Amino acid sequence: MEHYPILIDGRWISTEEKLEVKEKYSGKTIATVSIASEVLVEQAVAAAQTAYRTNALPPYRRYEILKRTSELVLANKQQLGRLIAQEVGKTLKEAVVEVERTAQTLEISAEEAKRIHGEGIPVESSPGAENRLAFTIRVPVGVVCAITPFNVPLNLVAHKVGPALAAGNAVVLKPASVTPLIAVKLAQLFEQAGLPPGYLNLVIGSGSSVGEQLAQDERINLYTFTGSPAVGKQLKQRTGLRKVLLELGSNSAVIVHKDADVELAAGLTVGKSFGNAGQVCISVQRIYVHQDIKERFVKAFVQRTLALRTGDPFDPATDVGPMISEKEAVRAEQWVHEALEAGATLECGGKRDGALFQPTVLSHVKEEMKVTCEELFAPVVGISEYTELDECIERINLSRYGLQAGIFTANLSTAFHAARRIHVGGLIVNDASQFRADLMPYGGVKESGWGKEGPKYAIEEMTEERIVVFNL
Ligand SMILES: NC(=O)C1=CN([C@@H]2O[C@H](COP(=O)(O)OP(=O)(O)OC[C@H]3O[C@@H](n4cnc5c(N)ncnc54)[C@H](OP(=O)(O)O)[C@@H]3O)[C@@H](O)[C@H]2O)C=CC1
Ligand SMILES: O=C(O)[C@H](O)COP(=O)(O)O
Repeated sequence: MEHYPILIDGRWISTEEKLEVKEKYSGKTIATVSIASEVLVEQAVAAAQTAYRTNALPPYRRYEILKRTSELVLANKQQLGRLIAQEVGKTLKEAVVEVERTAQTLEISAEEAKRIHGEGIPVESSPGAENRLAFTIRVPVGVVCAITPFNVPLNLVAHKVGPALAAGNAVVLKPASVTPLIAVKLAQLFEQAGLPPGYLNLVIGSGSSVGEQLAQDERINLYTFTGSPAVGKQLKQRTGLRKVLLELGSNSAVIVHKDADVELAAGLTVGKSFGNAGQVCISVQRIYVHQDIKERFVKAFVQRTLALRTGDPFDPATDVGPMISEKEAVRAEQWVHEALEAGATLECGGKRDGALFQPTVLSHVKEEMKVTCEELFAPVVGISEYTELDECIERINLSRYGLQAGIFTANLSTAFHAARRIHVGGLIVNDASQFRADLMPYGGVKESGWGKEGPKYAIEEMTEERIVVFNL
């Protein structure tokens, strides 16, 4: 069985303590991976600090390395896609798209490495400062710690490591314990692309040991975290005054207004409700349909949902693979049962077989049900109706979360009204909440987090602005 080592200061290290990684569909162990001891985690941070302090890479070199890594990712598309499909359980089709998007994220990061700049500041216009000249420069923060989740284990790593390196930082990466293999592969490609030792260090181990140790290491200047709100909050508490970027959960909403194209709305929303078995932070969870079109919409939505096939991620006919674990599928099933007991209607789905959970549509859901107010992270959607748009927006804004939302409407003023009123990081008009182009600013408000991703915006977060004033 293949063994995956960890990477510290350019050395690939195999440790005594190992973690078994399972294929999520079959449950078979597919590889083992080395767990980093406390001493090795300490060395990883030291290596990043030394690399950053002693061996500054010029922007053009960062561009070359990131661009080359992007090319290598594409050249290995099928192999990387297969590994993602195995360790996450998402379909091979979805996994290959993730690899293609990773190449994009790295390429955009490469380009942005050449565009980091400050601005001239007209201090001479202040009385008494007539003979001064000033400008700002952006400098790397230093050591960046990236902690990533299981659901998008390659592209979300690229969204952290790409901008961090582009900005001139050194990185310590800790991927999710259930999906660590693809991160090892990416680190190998960075090495192949010429990244010098110490710039990317990869440590694997549980959040409660390796994650906690990293959170308390004062040599780390910035944390970039994607994961659950509970862990995000804990990380923020542990890290004091140091900078923390948080991409957390959500229960994304979509409005289908009375003037919407119902078929278009149903078609696009189904695709974005059940992808990766609903385990996407901007996956559609709540659909608010205007009462005038509710019946038509539910019919069209359910019809399309029933056409989806659940099963083996490697079967080209499969649309929805297993969830990350049976435990998570059981949780989703319980939440669905609770909703049904509290008065929701099961339109389709609701059945579970191990970690496989059938795409499920509920109607007549209420705001206080877990399937509505908590983050579901499962292939389950709840539909409710509204009469007045403002009342619907108020209901959406009741959520603790605010990552992205969608609205289907034929009216520009309605779309603008929603864009101003819905409290989220992004509003998608005439598409569902789950739209992300890798270059756009991406991130939430409220308990969905703090700070933006998208290479240009992440680089701003991962650099410090410094003013330089000349007395001429
Ligand atoms: N806003 C966004 O862009 C996205 C948000 N998410 C959110 O991520 C969640 C699902 O991912 P999941 O992996 O289950 O999330 P978790 O929060 O459980 O884990 C995320 C990462 O944090 C680590 N971790 C766990 N505990 C600690 C700790 N005490 N200190 C430091 N690190 C720790 C985990 O390690 P280990 O695996 O070892 O436990 C893992 O690497 C959902 O809530 C989802 O919405 C997902 C994708 C995108
Ligand atoms: O954070 C996530 O879950 C994803 O980045 C957002 O969704 P997508 O990458 O699948 O578009």
